[in-house]
Amino acid sequence: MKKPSLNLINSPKDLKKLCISDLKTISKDLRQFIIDVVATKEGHLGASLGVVELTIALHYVFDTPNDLLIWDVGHQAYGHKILTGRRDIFHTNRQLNGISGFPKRSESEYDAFGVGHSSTSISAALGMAIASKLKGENKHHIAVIGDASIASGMAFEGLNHAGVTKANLLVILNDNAIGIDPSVGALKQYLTNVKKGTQKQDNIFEALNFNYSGPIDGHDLPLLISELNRLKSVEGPKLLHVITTKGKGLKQAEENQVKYHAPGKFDSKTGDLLPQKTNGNEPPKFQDVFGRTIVELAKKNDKIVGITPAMPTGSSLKYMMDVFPDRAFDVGIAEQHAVTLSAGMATQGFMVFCNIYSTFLQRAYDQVIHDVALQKLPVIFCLDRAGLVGNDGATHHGVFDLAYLRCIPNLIIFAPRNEIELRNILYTAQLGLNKPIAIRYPRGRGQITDWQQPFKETPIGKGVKLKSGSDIAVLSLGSIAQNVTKAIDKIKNNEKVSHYDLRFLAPLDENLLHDIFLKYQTIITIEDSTVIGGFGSAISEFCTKHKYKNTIKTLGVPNQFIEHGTTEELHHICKIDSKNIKTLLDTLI
Ligand SMILES: Cc1ncc(C[n+]2csc(CCOP(=O)(O)OP(=O)(O)O)c2C)c(N)n1
Ligand SMILES: CC(=O)[C@@H](O)[C@H](O)COP(=O)(O)O
Ligand SMILES: [Mg+2]
Repeated sequence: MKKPSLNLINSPKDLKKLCISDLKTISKDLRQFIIDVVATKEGHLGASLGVVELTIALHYVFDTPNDLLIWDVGHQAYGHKILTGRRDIFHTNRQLNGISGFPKRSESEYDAFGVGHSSTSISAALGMAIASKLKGENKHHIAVIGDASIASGMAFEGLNHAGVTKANLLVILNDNAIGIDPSVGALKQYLTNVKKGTQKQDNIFEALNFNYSGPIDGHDLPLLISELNRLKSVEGPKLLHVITTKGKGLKQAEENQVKYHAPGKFDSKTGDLLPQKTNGNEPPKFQDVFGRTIVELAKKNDKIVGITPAMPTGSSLKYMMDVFPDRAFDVGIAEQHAVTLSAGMATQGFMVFCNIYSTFLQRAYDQVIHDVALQKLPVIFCLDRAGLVGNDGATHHGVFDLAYLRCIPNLIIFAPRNEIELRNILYTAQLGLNKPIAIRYPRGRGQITDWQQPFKETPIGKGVKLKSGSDIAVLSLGSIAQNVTKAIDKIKNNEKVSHYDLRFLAPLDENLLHDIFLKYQTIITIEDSTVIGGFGSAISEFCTKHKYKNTIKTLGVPNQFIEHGTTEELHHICKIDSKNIKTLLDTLI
């Protein structure tokens, strides 16, 4: 008999040949394999380490891919990828042209549903279960969902529907008591009480007609296997509650679960984070400018409150939560609620800074329109991670916001070019605008180190000229201006090129635009968002409306989903990097 080894597992069929003690060896190997790759290639760590045993048990007991297995969010599915034929390419995870960091239908038949945004798994698995019934197919449908993701409205909607069906649906609640940041809310308290055995009220899942079992130790492989086998013959919707430790098997990841959610590079032996390459004088992240400025403003203005749906660390609202715990709220993965909660507070005279990643605001589109803009409530939306975010890929790029927000009446849309502009617009917004504003800024560092300048009010709807030239006008919006500046600096005849930062997509600076359209025959627009419907479209519409005949070239994210890679690589692919901009300008001069 060959020694069991992860190297021999090319599909779940190979797992099924092993006995349970061999599976324990595989779980050790799998954990180490994930640690070794993520230590150098980066990505999400803690969540996958926590579900190693669960992943093995699921593929051991169920007949995947015939049985349909859905991972909620999917950041915990590295073990699943490795066991389902992607071990040898796992080192390409999240890299350009490599495999995706999330399950993806086009990548593998084992990835039953594409994920990335949370709390979709129950609805998708229920949909599949109902479809199987209609087709007369006998298969299992399994949704694995975390304790933070199950608290989202969409997950509740799925549970609520499933509970009145006879669907063959198994929901596995992977309860590690944390999301990216510690889980929040009454459901978290309920789950804690269930674990401690102090829960007095009825079981919430049983009340929703689910067959509930657990909580069980999610690191006990034999127990998981026997429980999953038992559940195979239980009819209708069922929920298995498993308790796991996020980061299991790597001491630092267990002890510092927030940091090790996605830790960057680390030493795979010791678990220690590798020091960042730094010259000690880097410009700050836009996120830190947001976090530190809002604290500074909140000290003077007691009407300021902050809201984040489950991203306090990522957005840096954490700074305000630490200083003003009563005025800064993490509401959990609840984007829709976050927006309408903000609207409610705004009706009562509060200055609400609602910080949501651009991609996740897609969840709350109706709330932005119906609850905020229609009532002209002056909520201040801070749209973090706008533009191409890099290695998280297509599910996470914040490239649709300009298009989906521009058509909403009453909404001011601003994109700061740098940290000082972000700081000043935050200041301006809390002085009191009579309408809502969306402020979009990218992931990561800006360019200005001495950003803590005295506040200056930003005139609403005013663009600026950054460079004068004679023939061509380049119009950019927000931080992508950097790429334009770099390109212009490298051009020989750069006296022919002007550069304007419009700053506001709404209201557009029409006076400035008239000047530009009258002065330059050729106009180039550039944005780090989809060219359809966004900034370039707005400028083209202005041109048509005023019957100008200028030549307009719109640069931006093309009308296709952009996959993962570094932000620089993706800018290059979309031809909005400085090199491509320079090449274009060279051909036009
Ligand atoms: C709609 C949406 N909002 C926010 C996020 C960001 N996000 C990714 S993972 C995560 C926490 C998930 O926690 P949990 O479900 O408990 O899974 P765990 O990481 O603990 O395994 C969050 C907030 C997301 N992916 N989708
Ligand atoms: C899985 C998920 O949605 C988050 O973990 C996301 O990857 C966070 O992105 P940032 O690293 O940009 O905060
Ligand atoms: Mg969790």
